[in-house]
Amino acid sequence: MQSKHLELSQVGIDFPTPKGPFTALTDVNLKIAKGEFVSLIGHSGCGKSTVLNIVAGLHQATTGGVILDGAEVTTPGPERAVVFQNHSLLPWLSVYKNVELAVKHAMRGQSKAQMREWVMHNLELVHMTHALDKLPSEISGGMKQRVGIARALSMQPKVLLMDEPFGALDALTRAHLQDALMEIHANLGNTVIMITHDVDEAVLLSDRIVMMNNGPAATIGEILEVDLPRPRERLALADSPAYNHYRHEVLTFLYDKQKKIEPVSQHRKAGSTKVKSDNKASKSSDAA
Ligand SMILES: Nc1ncnc2c1ncn2[C@@H]1O[C@H](COP(=O)(O)OP(=O)(O)OP(=O)(O)O)[C@@H](O)[C@H]1O
Repeated sequence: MQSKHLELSQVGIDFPTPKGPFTALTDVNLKIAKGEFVSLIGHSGCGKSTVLNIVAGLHQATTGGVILDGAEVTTPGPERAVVFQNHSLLPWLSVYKNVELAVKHAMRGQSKAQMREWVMHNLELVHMTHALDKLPSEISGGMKQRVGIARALSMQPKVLLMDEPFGALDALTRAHLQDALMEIHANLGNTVIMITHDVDEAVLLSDRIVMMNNGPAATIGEILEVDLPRPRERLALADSPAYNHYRHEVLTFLYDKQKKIEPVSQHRKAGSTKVKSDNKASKSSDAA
């Protein structure tokens, strides 16, 4: 893997609020190698989406910045495709046309036949060629996420940014999509940054897990290298001491931060902080 592919340096952001600037992030430093799969995990409101949005170019950092292959990120761009939790397909377009729309932008000047081939190729990657003419309202949530991933991949992004892409799915569908994502990542080698609240998902998919401290003025707390051989097989890993060690490390970090949320909430009641402290730990016993 090359170094310095994607670099966040001293990233901080202040959001304007009626009560004055709110510092959501401070001093976020992270170097990501080409092809690396990095997960961001941390309690609700710690700033994970804000980090992702800064890399996507949707937010501008107040301090520091992001460099991708030597160029500063200042605006959104097709080399950084985003997949959101709530599938953002255009409801009036079919599965095929939703992907075609992205391909039209990415492949300007190419023939219709080439474009069709590329649309089909990307829908094949996510196993969705059987539903080309269906509208988003006619397919399941998991299928919509598949199409969203195909659409993002069709832009041939250097970096795939995923904000809780499987958060709204049932466990079985989630597992299928995790497997599909591992296969795609193995074949295409995109750099991936994925936000998740699911500890097992983070360990299964990631090369590194970036664990964030609670906000306000959140930053990176610890980074865990997940040195498990690939391809990874979820059933085999369930009994693996190494897998369980990584899982335990992440849970310990999160439970430690969880303990620190309570004083923040009390502080908030006194009206002296603006931190969003609803935490999603209740989602599942092993979720942040
Ligand atoms: N546009 C904004 N204006 C003011 N504050 C904001 C804005 N966007 C985010 N924040 C605040 O910044 C902090 C980080 O928000 P962010 O959405 O990045 O957290 P998160 O870790 O992704 O949360 P979750 O896990 O709940 O999605 C929160 O306190 C949030 O209220």
